[in-house]
Amino acid sequence: MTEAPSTTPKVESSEENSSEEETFKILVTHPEVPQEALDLMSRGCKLIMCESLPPNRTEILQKAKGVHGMFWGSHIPLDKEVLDVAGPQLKSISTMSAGIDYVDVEELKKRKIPLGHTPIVLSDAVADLAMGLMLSAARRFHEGRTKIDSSTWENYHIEWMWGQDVRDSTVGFFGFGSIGQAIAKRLKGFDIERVLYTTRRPIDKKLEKQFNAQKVEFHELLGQSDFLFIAAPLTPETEGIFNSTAFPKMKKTAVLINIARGPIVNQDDLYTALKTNQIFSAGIDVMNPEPLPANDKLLTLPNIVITPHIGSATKRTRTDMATIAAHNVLRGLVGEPMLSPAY
Ligand SMILES: O=C(O)[C@H](O)CO
Repeated sequence: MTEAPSTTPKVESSEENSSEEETFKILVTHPEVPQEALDLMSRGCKLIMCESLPPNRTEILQKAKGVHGMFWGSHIPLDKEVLDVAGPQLKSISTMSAGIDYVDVEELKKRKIPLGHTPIVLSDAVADLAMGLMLSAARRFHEGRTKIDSSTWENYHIEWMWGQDVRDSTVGFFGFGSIGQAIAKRLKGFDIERVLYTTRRPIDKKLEKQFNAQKVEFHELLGQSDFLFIAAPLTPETEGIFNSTAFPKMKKTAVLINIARGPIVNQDDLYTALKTNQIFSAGIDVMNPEPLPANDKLLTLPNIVITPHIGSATKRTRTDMATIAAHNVLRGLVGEPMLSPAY
């Protein structure tokens, strides 16, 4: 999976009779890229490191001029302005993320610049987090903690803090790619009843069989899911699709989990749905905006569990993502197919 390009990256010198071989310059837009990836790229290439934390667009624009490759290590928009500043010699870019909603893909395609990204390798880590969010939202972990903090632990009531059972439930997936399937794999141990899903692209019949999964229409997914995972990319079609029209179609006992992108959910409508018990609870790792301000009204609700976009945040996963992104950039520089091309 992580083979280096077959050719050592070298720029063809533009000056006639130049005795010195120029090396490719790669802009690394994040100062904390794991060393393994930096070591790979610095063999034969010159790295132009950005130093700001959080990563900063101004610094990126200052350093982008004349680079041949970009290791895009943050979710800062990668757009026409960046490409114009870099110049026409730019020939290879990779993000260190699965989602590429912050990249102007059409502009890159127009300029014939290959783009790499890092899906698959993070699916297990994100699926682990999704399971945590599912269980903690279903069994009210956050609310339970606030009961302890406020000395309102009242378990002498038989009906106190009742949650939702996972066993025998119908689990829905809005998006059933690598992350959705990794979640479904984990759910096999939970004795669920069935899996429903919607996707843009049809999935292999063998996979459907493996997960006992059935493709349905969006309204059926909403109406029948006890647990509904959002695991789809953010696109113009998915933006805001979980809104005041969708929530009333869900079960009042439903638990919604979002590990994809915040703007797929209309957050004001989610607030209302939770506040008025249109759905039981939610567990979200992604929101809009990020970082979520500490005074956001979502944080006042007892029935939502929120984590700060940490789906892929383990040492092993982030290191693997960085390594794959580095290989993508290096391969793009020498005109070889990337390990995980975005198109
Ligand atoms: O898209 C992704 O890979 C995650 O959101 C982490 O960046």
